[in-house]
Amino acid sequence: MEYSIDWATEVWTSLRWIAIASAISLLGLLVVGFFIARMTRWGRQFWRVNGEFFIGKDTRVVAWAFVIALLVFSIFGVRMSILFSYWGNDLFTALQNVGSGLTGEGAAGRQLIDAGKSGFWHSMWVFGIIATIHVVRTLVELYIGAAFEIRWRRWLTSYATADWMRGNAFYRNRFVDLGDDSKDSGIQPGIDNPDQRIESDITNVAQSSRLLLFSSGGSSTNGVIPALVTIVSFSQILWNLSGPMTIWGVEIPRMMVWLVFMYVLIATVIAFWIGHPLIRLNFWRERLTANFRYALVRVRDGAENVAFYRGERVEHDGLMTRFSAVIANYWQIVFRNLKFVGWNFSITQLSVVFPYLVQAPRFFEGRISLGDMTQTADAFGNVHDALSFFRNSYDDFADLRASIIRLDGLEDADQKSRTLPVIATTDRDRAVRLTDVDINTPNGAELIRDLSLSLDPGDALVVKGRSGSGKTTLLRGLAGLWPFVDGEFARPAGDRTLFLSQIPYIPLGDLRTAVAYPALPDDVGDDAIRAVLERVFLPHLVDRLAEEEDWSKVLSPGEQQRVAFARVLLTRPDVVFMDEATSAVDEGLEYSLYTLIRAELPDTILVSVSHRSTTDQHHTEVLELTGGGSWDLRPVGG
Ligand SMILES: Nc1ncnc2c1ncn2[C@@H]1O[C@H](COP(=O)(O)OP(=O)(O)OP(=O)(O)O)[C@@H](O)[C@H]1O
Repeated sequence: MEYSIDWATEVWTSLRWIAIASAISLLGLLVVGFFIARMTRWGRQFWRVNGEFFIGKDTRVVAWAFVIALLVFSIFGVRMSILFSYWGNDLFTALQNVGSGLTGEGAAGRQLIDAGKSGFWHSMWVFGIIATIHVVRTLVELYIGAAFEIRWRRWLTSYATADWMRGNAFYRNRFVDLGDDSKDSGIQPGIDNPDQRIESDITNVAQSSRLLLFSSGGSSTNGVIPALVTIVSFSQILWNLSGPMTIWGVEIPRMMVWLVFMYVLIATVIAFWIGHPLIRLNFWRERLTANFRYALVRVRDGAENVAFYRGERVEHDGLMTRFSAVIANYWQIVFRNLKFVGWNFSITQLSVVFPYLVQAPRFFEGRISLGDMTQTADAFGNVHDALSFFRNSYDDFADLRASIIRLDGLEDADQKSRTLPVIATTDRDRAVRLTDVDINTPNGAELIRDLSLSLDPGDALVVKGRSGSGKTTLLRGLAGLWPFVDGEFARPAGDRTLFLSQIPYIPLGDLRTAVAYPALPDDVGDDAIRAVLERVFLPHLVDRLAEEEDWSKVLSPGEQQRVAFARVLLTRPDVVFMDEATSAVDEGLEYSLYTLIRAELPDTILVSVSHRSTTDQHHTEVLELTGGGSWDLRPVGG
């Protein structure tokens, strides 16, 4: 029996084919990718978020090695489908031979049966070999794909987190005006849910990009590259198998090829038209679910307060309002999907019988064999599936697109927040100088105007003023957080200047991490931590350093404020700014803590914000904010 291809030399033919197709595809990927990254909005956004992974010095070799490996394996997958299609042709031709032989006469009939039988067993052997290769190829591809995705995700998470942290962007991006994107987020005026962008959107970008570009193991038509290669190679097979067709008296050659392209093109245009709103709906799904989750976390964080207030009803209503928005959006997605899937599914169903309908007349006339007929259907199916990949995956593209928009939005907000004004800060040895410092509210109201002062080692300044006069905001401005500032600020560099906020921040983890913050516990050492806990009147905690608790919930506010003093003693800064650092302890303890600080760190410049007159005695000067931008600086007791 004559086989459809020469199986004996197929290894070399296939290897050459894979090499050539891979080279062409890589070139195509680079050229098309370059233009998409330059010309389209989503391409530019994608490149802005991910570009560094593919061109950065540390990652590019590994990244491109993975891309090339996945590309080669995707094309290898397409080659396997081609081999399966020829194998199918041989199998059915062999069976047809046996069938004809059984109905035939004499020696010719027996010859046909023998040829058919040997063809059948040959097909079984061929199948055994190519199926084994197919399984191994699929597993290796799965592994490479997962490894690539993990690396990409790890890199992107680290990159986006570092970008978010740089220049206090995670704080200052709340002041960035993002136009429409930030409206209605329901949480804060700046960027919404950065946590979710960093966690789930990054996962989605790494995963979907890989799955949409390359095959993912199994079917070879589920990625852009294998889809395109499949279209080209199976169109060629279809080309050879298809005959002319006469429509309205005009004979059109190779009609099957034109038919499949036309069929899918029309179906795709309509599918895109139906599916387009999914991009926006997916974008909103991410935002609304994140809002809902954030509201749940808020209740968890504020559990004690909510319980004291008996605020369950308000919380429940608030949660349900957010949840209703999630569900409303979900229904919109469901209805859109019903139309989208309904259309795609109908088109796919129709495509099952389409090639048989077209080829049947030629088969009935005996111009093609049963093998040719089934291979036509197979090739049509492959071209159809590959072409339809774009139409069927439109919702995945929409999902990816939404995640890219959200990640790009985060990067945009981070960058913009770094361009916001910050007080002109210079490094200076062991002294503090403020020159013409202005502090305003976001609405433009003046809190402090033209503040100039100078502090030398050992000086201590207490900042006073009525509530809302701008005491905390002054510290925010000096720490480089508040963007509505002007003036100059000179102070000792880096962590020689320490800012302590009103409510001490307690990180997750064990107690030693909480006390050593912002230093690492290993840099400080347990002995030093124990000693300092004794000195700030927390002796009952010295044996609990290794305990993992939510320490911000376990320690009382007064204990947390003592932890803040412990940090000052550990860090031994040249300057420390403290915002109502003793508001939660009694006056006796306040006296002891300040006395301790002055005794242990006599040269440290101390700036305290305080409402209490009892703190005055530990300071040398008073800065009183008197409202409307004016202020008064005088010695203590003056
Ligand atoms: N993010 C913000 N957006 C708008 N206004 C703000 C913002 N943060 C603070 N303000 C306003 O700036 C003013 C100064 O606030 P600030 O917290 O500095 O006051 P304070 O003197 O420290 O008050 P208190 O003694 O009550 O702690 C207040 O009127 C406050 O409402």
